[in-house]
Amino acid sequence: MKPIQVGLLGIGTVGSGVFNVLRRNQEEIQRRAGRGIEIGMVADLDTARAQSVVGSGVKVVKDAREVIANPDIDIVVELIGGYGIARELMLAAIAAGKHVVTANKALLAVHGTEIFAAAHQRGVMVAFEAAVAGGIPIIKSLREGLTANRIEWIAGIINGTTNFILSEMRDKGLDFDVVLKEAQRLGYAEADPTFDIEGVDAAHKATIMSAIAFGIPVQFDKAYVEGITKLAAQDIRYAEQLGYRIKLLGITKRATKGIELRVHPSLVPARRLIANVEGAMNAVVVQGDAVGTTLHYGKGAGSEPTASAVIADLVDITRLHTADAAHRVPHLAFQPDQMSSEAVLPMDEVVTSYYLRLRVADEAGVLAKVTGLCADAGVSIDAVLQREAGEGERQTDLIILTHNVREGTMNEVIGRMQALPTVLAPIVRIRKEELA
Ligand SMILES: NC(=O)C1=CN([C@@H]2O[C@H](COP(=O)(O)OP(=O)(O)OC[C@H]3O[C@@H](n4cnc5c(N)ncnc54)[C@H](O)[C@@H]3O)[C@@H](O)[C@H]2O)C=CC1
Ligand SMILES: N[C@@H](CC=O)C(=O)O
Ligand code: NA
Repeated sequence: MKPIQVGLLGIGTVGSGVFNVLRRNQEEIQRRAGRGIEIGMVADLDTARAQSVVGSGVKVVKDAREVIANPDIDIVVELIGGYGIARELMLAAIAAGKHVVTANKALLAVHGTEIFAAAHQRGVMVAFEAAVAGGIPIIKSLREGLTANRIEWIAGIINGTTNFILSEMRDKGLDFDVVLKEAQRLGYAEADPTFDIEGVDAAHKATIMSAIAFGIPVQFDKAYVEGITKLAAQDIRYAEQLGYRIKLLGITKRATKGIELRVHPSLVPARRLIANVEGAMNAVVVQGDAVGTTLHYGKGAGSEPTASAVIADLVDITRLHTADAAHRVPHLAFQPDQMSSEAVLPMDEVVTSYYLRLRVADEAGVLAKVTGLCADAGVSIDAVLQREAGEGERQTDLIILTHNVREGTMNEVIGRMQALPTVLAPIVRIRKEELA
């Protein structure tokens, strides 16, 4: 049988990985897919660079629409990125009856509802394993391997760039900007790295996982997003002293009144496996009612790890190419007419625990006032750490770990603490997840 024909839109970091891995493992992939998979045409704005990657045997064009219009192309792989031209091209490919594979989490988290509906209507597949946690097969695990479960929560380190920055800062004492540049050099960072460091990329991925786990539409606009740019090195140190690590987590959870969807730095007990995930590695913890806790670990970014996921999707589509659309695995795991309207919770309603760092005057009664405000509001304290003031120093740090409390209540208490004359600087607040 003639190899299935793939058209590649964008051959940068991930695209070149796809080309190289497909070529290197061609024979083995064909044995698994039951049919050859061939890149028949490539589009990239930089045609000279693209041609140098693929050699003279593959046609390279500048205009991606030429690939979509080619009747010989069965599957279009979108590896350009962004919400703009990528959306137009993906919708055009779907309209042309092509299956689509993408690594573009930004596009799916924001425009997924439109894209999946178009694909459903046209009877084609949109596959996106590479969009969440790169090479880790988390989409397949959630949608297929864990399908028996009522998913309770998912928490993950799902941005390699920020985890790499936090690890290098802690272990090597390097500056934020230096490590970010290195992450860019290694091909981990997004075209606009503020997406990484401000938590947006992780929120895109958490949004996609929340849809698959809970059968809700993708709703990036409802996600709470906080990155690592405001994290201070001293909080990383205090957290260590208290037996915790700080990680940027993407969390989605089934709560009593709705679905939590949030990304922010979190304290995680140092004894948990996920607290020890370092560098650009990703890890996703999934809690299902039947299976219990599962941990999915691997490379979440980079050329070939991401290509591994793109090619897995190509193999799936090749196998299913001729199957009846109604029997395919639904895009978001639940049948389109079975989606739930359960609401994503406003952040004030989220219940979690907190690390607070207060810069306080080193005088009698401060601790009592601060803990008194907690007690008045029913905020239960788990641990308190007060740094001994140095010789002649008139202020010090007071660290408080709380038990679970509503975020809205915590915010009110922080507001009251902040108003105390003995609290001398803005209070630092980091959420804390026990993950068990
Ligand atoms: N780099 C990584 O580790 C990962 C990236 N992703 C996602 O994969 C996608 C691609 O990322 P990278 O390969 O890192 O980006 P990249 O910037 O290395 O590659 C993008 C390529 O698209 C080309 N391009 C731009 N506009 C185009 C257009 N209109 N027509 C044709 N080609 C065009 C560029 O010339 C470039 O070669 C993004 O959606 C990204 O978020 C997902 C997981 C990991
Ligand atoms: N910029 C992303 C790339 C993979 O999705 C990351 O750092 O994780
Ligand atoms: Na993945």
